Amino acid sequence: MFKKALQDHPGSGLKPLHQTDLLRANATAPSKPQSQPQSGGVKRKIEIAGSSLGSLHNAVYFDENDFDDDLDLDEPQPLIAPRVNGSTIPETVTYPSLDTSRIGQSVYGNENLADINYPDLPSISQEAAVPPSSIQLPWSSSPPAHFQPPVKKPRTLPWTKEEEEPREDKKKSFVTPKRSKPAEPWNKSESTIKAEQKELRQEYKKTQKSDRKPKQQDSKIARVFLSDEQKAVLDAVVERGKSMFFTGSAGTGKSVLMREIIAKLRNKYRKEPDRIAVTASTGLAACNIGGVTLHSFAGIGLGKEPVPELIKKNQKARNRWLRTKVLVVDEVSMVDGDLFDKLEEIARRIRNNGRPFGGIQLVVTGDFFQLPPVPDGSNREAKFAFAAASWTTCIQHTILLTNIFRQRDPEFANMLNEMRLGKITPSTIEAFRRLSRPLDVNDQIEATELFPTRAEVDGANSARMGRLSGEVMRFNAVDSGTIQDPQHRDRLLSNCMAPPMIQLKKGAQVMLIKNMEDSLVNGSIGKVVAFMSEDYFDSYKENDKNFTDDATASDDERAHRARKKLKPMGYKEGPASMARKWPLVSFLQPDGSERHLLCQPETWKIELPNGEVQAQRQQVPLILAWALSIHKAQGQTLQRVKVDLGRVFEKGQAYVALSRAVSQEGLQVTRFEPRKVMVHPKVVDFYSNLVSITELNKSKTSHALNPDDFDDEDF
Ligand SMILES: Nc1ncnc2c1ncn2[C@@H]1O[C@H](COP(=O)(O)OP(=O)(O)OP(=O)(O)O)[C@@H](O)[C@H]1O
Ligand SMILES: [Mg+2]
Repeated sequence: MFKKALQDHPGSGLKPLHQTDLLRANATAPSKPQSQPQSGGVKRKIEIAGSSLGSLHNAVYFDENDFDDDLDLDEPQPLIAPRVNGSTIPETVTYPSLDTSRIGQSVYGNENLADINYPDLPSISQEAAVPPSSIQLPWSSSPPAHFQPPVKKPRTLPWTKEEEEPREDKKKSFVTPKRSKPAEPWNKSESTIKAEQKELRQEYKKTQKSDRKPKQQDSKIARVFLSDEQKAVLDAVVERGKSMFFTGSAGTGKSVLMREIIAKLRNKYRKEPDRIAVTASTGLAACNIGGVTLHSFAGIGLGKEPVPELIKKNQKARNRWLRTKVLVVDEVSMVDGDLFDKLEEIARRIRNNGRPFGGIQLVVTGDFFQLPPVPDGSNREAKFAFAAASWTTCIQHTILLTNIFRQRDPEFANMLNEMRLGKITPSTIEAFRRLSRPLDVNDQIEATELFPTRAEVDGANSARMGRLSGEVMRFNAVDSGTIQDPQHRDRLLSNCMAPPMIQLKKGAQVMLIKNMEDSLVNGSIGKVVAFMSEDYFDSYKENDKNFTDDATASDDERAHRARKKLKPMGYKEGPASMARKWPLVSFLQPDGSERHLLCQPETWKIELPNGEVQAQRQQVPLILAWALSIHKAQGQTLQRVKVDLGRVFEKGQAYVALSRAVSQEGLQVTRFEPRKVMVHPKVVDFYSNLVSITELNKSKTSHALNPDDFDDEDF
């Protein structure tokens, strides 16, 4: 099957999968965990470039509610379907073959019916002998549905259904609007005709509106084909129910793979959605995958107390622990090791099951070379999750993804990899130093500057806003949900990228924080070029192509030009021009071209599996983007980035910041100093104990990785 996957996927760089782990986890002995994974073979020698700037920890930028106490959250399950940037085509699903040739055939006129032995029946009158074909025969045991004509619509995959069906219906409702039996035209009263015209106008308007805005979420997002190593992990998790940790450099597609795994798991457990708990270490990371924080899921508040107290703390969470079959944890590098052990014990105790994590399947991802756990205020050194006593017993397989997608330039990818490991060669140092020059761009989009602290980000963005002339437009979020306590709701919603209020001006540089279309995704950077109502936008878009393309024209000139053009076409200044105005943003595309989008409010939801929306925020999907915190940038892919390494103080920060860039051309680095590239020695140790599948294969008989490599007997 793996070989077939190789054939099917020629473009995926047919590199061997680097499966590392191969630690033999004792699936039934949770009480004897190992503190370090065993080495399975060849070790990489990695030098450490470190420095003790840890005293600056307290200033590290995190959203204050990232580790919130969410005692009332009833269910672990969130939100939005996990279809965001770069979602992938689900693998083909083969349904059992079905002989459809006879479905819906009339019970009469079918020669094969002669072969059927009917039961003895009471005689039927001549009149009743030829009923309409849709009438159920009195002696038939078939339900009426069997006499309906065949359903011509092809079967759709469950995860595409939700998105596709409503659109179809919408179109249909325009083509054939629901109406009572048409009267003869000459028989209609004037008011009936007027009502019909109004209905048609409304239908038309509705259709126009639905075409106007790119359908949000992932239906239009370019599908990504998983690489072979990604597919192997997907298969092991979804089909074989393995507990896995998959890791790899920045840009190796961990998040893309995780989204696909979640989609597949949700489909697998579609009848019992609360069997999957989707969580992440921070609120921001959780929001990005449509989940909740690990703390919220576990119902443990800050999790400082001993386990028995934590169990008592939130009885509502008991049910969640009991129901969960799969626990997904994203951005695990920021999960504290002691917390991991506590959760493991809580799971075992509540579920009264002695297996690791009480028998829950773990699906964990992250890169320990990126941001570490947040210090808890005590002087205790951060403890990584892999250092948890129960880590090796809970994680059956560790997979190292090696195919880097974000940086296509191998030279740049290699520079970043050296930085990740803290082993930077003189030529790489030189190459990074050469990147101190300003970026050579011929449009108005500047590089987004990444800072470690929130104060620096706010300062830089407000300074740039202050330099712009023009009216400030303020956009307040509309929050709602079943949670009535405003503080609790705010706490939940603080995990959204969308702020409660954003002020914008024409010329402001912004980042899109929702996936809209394949080239307008979370992370796209653009400039606000105007503010206008939806109707106005439609009218000018249709009639004046140059309206937004002329970069030299002032906004007033553009608006004036558009009005002049629209007037003869019947456009009237009226209520429409009084309507709410939204930011029109010109976004930079990866190919260098521009695209305009009228950014109207989008919705972020915290939704329970039963469909109850606990908290919801509607806001324009934009944040200011001259500057961004490294924390918020984690996980993003950015075309133009500027980083001042003189400011970074935390291990992993420099690597996270620089690895957001897709190319050297789009990266400016100032004050590059090798000592600023800090790597935690324990992380180096952990990764050096991982053995690639290539090395493993060399030591065993040579064979390509196949799904059987994940069978239990290997461990
Ligand atoms: N199989 C794939 N084919 C093509 N592009 C891919 C594939 N997987 C991921 N990508 C692209 O590579 C980029 C990085 O992917 P992703 O964000 O998932 O990486 P990551 O490992 O999570 O990185 P980070 O550690 O920085 O969060 C994205 O632009 C994504 O669309
Ligand atoms: Mg990621």
